[in-house]
Amino acid sequence: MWTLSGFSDEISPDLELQATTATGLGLTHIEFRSAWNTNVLDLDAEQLAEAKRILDAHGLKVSSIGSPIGKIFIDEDFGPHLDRMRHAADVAKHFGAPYIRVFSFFLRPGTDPAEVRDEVITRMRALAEVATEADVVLLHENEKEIYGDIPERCLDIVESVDSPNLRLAWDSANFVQVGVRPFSEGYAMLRPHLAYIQIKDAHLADGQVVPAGRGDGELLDTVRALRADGFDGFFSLEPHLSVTHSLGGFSGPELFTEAWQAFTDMLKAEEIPFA
Ligand SMILES: O=C(O)c1ccc(O)c(O)c1
Repeated sequence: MWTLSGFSDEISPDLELQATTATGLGLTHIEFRSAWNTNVLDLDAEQLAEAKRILDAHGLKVSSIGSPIGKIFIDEDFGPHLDRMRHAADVAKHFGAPYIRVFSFFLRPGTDPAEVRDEVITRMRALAEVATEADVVLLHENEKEIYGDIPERCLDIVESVDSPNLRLAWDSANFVQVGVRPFSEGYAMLRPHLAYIQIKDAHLADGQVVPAGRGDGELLDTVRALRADGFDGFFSLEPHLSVTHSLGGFSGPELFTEAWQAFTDMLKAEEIPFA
């Protein structure tokens, strides 16, 4: 059974409204990125307890911590970031989340990815070791302006680190925004390592983010192939329909609902059951 989740902070900064909107759409899980305009890794102990209380009251589980780990420049100090990774593992435990979404470090403009490749792999391996100790699984999300932006570099990371605690999240829109046709150019290569799918689409011509199926993200081909080869995991709505920035996006309840509608219409047309 495919399970829907979503970046509910795109609904509202108010966690109570995030939860009521998510459950109103039938979601059983959210991907926790922020609440009360505070990143999930910056919530204090009291806020974390309150967040857990709200989610429990609505019967919502956390599919993944939508962390910003790996969204620092590759030449920035790694020590404090590794401590933040340890905190992320504690936060995942707190919410009972099986996954933590991470990135593979911003490159300074003009940097040849090959120059920083070894440092990226060293750091990703260190992050994966923290995950192994904490018994959580990291999901590397492909993203613009980081090392792992195109399928070949995502594959390099996951194969080089070679840990069961580092797998891949797939973001079609982010691939489109770096000029990649996700299904045609990335699916076969990355499928063995895919554990989690972000639902976001975009136009190749200008990178504009659009609801699932309306852009060049080849979502329909991807969905059909995932069903055909037995994928069984989370699909996380990340609409980015109103505002988008380097650490997230915003949609509001109506546009979040529109994104949910577009994707669930696709699943229904394909007769794919989901929860
Ligand atoms: O959660 C984030 O940090 C984030 C920001 C921008 C994106 O395009 C994205 O996919 C994720």
